[in-house]
Amino acid sequence: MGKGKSKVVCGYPLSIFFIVVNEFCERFSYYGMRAVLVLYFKYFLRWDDDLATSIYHTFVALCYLTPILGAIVADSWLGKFKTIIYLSIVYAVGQVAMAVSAIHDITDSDRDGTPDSMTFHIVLSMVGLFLIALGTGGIKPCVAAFGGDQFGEHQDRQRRTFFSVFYLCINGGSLLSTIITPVLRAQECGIYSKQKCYSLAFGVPAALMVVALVVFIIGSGMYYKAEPQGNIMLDVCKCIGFAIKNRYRHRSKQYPKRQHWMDWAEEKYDKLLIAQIKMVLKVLFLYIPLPMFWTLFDQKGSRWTLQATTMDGNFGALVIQPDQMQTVNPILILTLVPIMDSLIYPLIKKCGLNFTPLKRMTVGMLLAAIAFVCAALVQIQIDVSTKQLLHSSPYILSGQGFIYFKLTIKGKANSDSTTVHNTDKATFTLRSGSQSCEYSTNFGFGSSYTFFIHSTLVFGSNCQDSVTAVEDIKPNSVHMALQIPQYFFITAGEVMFSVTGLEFSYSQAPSNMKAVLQAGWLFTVAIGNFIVLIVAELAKIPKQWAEYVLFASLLVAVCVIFSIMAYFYTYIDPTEIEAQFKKKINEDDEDDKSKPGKAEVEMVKRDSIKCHDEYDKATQTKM
Ligand SMILES: C[C@H](N)C(=O)N[C@@H](CCCCN)C(=O)O
Repeated sequence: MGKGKSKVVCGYPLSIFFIVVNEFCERFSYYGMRAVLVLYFKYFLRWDDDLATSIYHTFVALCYLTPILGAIVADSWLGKFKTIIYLSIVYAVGQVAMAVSAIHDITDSDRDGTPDSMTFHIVLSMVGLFLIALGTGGIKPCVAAFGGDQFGEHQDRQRRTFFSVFYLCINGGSLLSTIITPVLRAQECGIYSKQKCYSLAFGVPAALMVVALVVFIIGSGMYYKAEPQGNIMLDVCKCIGFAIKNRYRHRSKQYPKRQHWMDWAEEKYDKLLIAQIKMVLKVLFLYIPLPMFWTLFDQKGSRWTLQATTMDGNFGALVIQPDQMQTVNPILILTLVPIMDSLIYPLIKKCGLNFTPLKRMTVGMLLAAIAFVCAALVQIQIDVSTKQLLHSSPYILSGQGFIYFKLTIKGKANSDSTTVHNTDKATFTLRSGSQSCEYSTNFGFGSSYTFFIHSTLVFGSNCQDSVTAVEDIKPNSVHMALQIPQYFFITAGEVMFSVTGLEFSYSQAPSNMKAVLQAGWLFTVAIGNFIVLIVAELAKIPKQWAEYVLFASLLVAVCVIFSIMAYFYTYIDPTEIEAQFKKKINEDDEDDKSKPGKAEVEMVKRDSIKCHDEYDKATQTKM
């Protein structure tokens, strides 16, 4: 039985349907906006590549810092339900601000197609991004934990399936949006002049966020809404602070040691709270090496997309744009999660292997490192092909008798002006007054040509003979399909690391600190993104393949540390521990009534030992 007033369908509370649909729409909104963000910075706000990349990663990092705020608000004040509603409104306003900021006509008073007051667009989009980061980050720990809350204590299996379906919805939303928004962006729209339609590419995600909010509200009568349990974060900080202070005050050898340094808070704080903090600290300690995984993972949207711009995206009937390669990730997730859940994990279990969550996460890290080795190999291929092309640089035409123009062929993602959007034959019309003639030639991705038009050109005659195309840069010769192995490994790593980690965080958290641990988990993503900024700024490695190898090596080193830490981790059942503590407290109350006075002191000591024993008993399973 679920916990809310919701009907139960096939063993699942109906309320979770609204939660997963909400997540689908919200992730559509988030990833759809994010897919075109770098290009918006570059082509609309006219920032250079470095600034665009830095602001992009800062935004992503901010999105994963704000979950702490959301968790505090939810756990100590509003509860998860209200926090999700209020912050979703903030989020939707942010998305609308982004869409408005991308309407060039607003400040295009001279109607030449470019905004006249860039400050207006920059300020509005930064405000929009800030609100989005606040909204998406704020609700992130609440939605997953709120979903988990809908299940009863004996619904572990259903809860696990819920987290898998939840992850599928994240990726379903991400998949659709990363296909759709680049297409919307490539449309032309405007009142005075037609420009790339970033406003539509941001507008549709804004609409989806409103849908997410409405769906969540519709389910409101069915949810189990746990009451906020006070400012738990503050209590935790005070309790830890007191334990440290008290330990320091009693540092002399005359005071007997205690089992755990948190036990120095016993003079002032509830034993249950201390036990809960111990559980949280154990998991948080384990989180320390995790940011490195995200450092690699989140470079799909930056480094790998930039790598794709130097590759050939011609898949025959389909021409893939560099930013669209990111869709490989959600496609693989949607395929791999069911395969892992229904085939691989049960098979491993049948073989008698205990593939615990922490072992899965370790393997996930290794797979991500392999992905970066693949990326390095692809990069070497690209570098070799570029070198060869430079050496085979074509002849140069010079002298009188020519007029010339230059044309660069790039993927759609890079192109806003003089660009041909396909890799096939393109036709130009040369005009002089009412006379014209046509010239056609073949192009390839990434190539650059200078066209020399002979001054002897006679309109009406064959234009083809009067134009000479000189290839300055040959087309990209390394195919984008070569990125698929790196996407495969990073995604397989994600399934093992991220899907497992999400559930691990929930299962190991005490009942009143679930959102706190979710926020801690997401905080590792923020740190991971800051590491990208730091390494990119500080290391300044001239060879891209070497940077990929550096990241892969760092992750392997971190992975070794994590596996050692994981080996010493003991799994707990927070519900069982909490129940034992509560039972004991009740028994104490009963006993206290009958045995007043001196006996109390003895009893507290005994109870303390007994509680520790119970805690130890409940934490037996190792990695
Ligand atoms: C779309 C991606 N495969 C995914 O599942 N993302 C998750 C986890 C993201 C963690 C760091 N970027 C999501 O919740 O969006």
